[in-house]
Amino acid sequence: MRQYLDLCQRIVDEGVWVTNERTGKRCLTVINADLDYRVDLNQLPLVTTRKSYWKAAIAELLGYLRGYSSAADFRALGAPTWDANANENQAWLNNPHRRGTDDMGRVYGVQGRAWAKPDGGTVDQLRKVVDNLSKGLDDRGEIISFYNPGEFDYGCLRPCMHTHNFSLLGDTLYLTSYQRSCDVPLGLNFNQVQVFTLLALMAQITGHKPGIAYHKIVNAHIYEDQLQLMRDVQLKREPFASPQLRINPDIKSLEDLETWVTLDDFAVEGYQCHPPIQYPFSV
Ligand SMILES: Nc1nc(=O)c2c([nH]1)NC[C@@H]1CN(c3ccc(C(=O)N[C@@H](CCC(=O)O)C(=O)O)cc3)CN21
Ligand SMILES: O=c1ccn([C@H]2C[C@H](O)[C@@H](COP(=O)(O)O)O2)c(=O)[nH]1
Repeated sequence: MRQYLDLCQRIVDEGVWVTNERTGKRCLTVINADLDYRVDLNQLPLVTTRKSYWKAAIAELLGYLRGYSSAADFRALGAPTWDANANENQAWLNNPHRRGTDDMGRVYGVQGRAWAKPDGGTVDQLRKVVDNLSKGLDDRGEIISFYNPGEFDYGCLRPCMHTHNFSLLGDTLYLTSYQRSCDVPLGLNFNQVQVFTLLALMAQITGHKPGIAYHKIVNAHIYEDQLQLMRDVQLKREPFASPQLRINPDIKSLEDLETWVTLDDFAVEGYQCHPPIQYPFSV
């Protein structure tokens, strides 16, 4: 939590105003932030200085792992977070590749599970990484990349967290995740939980101990309409201790994640937080 608040404070103190063409808003921006999460100690980096909707964050992650491309599927899992990008963004609504209501196109999990090959086939990047790690193998390329510039036109948004790189050292699994663009008040609140949970889940299904998750962010910003709430409300609050994440130990494979797992298989213990803050969302 300290790392999160330090980054927020750094943006407030040192951020530079940048006008963003896509949203038409100005963002207070810093470049480069390195966060790390102690998955080995089960210190869940959940924001405590406002109420955090961690279930929606895990639902989003599950949807990515399943390769979902419809905001309706995300909603059904418990994450309404893609509704706006799928249905309210004019550029995407005008895009001839959009296949009707709720379609997100070839984003995130679609690339992770079905990256298109020139011969018409697909690559399941996640399956390969799970299979290798389960055999105790790290070929120094255990990478899942969602970043496919050849298909940006086929999706509603370019991936923000775009690469997850796993590493095995002995029986301990590490994760380094890369994010190109980060809405610190809203997105990062979710992304921290997702990076943590991704390492915890992958360690569990491949039979390893989780180590540390490293989260590397390039452009970290606060939108102009979020600044006052961050500076004058959230940053005035004292954080509470980190809670712990409990994952159903019966989750043992990628198939389990793809078929029966729901949000009931996750619990957060010891979460003490300040009251909610509703930050504006930019489409
Ligand atoms: N501008 C922007 N920021 C983002 O963080 C973001 C996008 N766009 N587009 C794609 C996804 C969607 N994500 C989202 C979308 C909405 C919330 C959100 O509204 N969160 C609220 C309430 C969540 C709930 O009730 O479940 C929050 O207070 O955290 C968070 C992340 C993260 N991403
Ligand atoms: O997981 C996510 C997804 C999105 N975001 C934020 C970062 C930006 O504010 C927008 C995306 O806009 P771009 O113009 O494509 O950069 O969404 C996030 O923080 N986390």
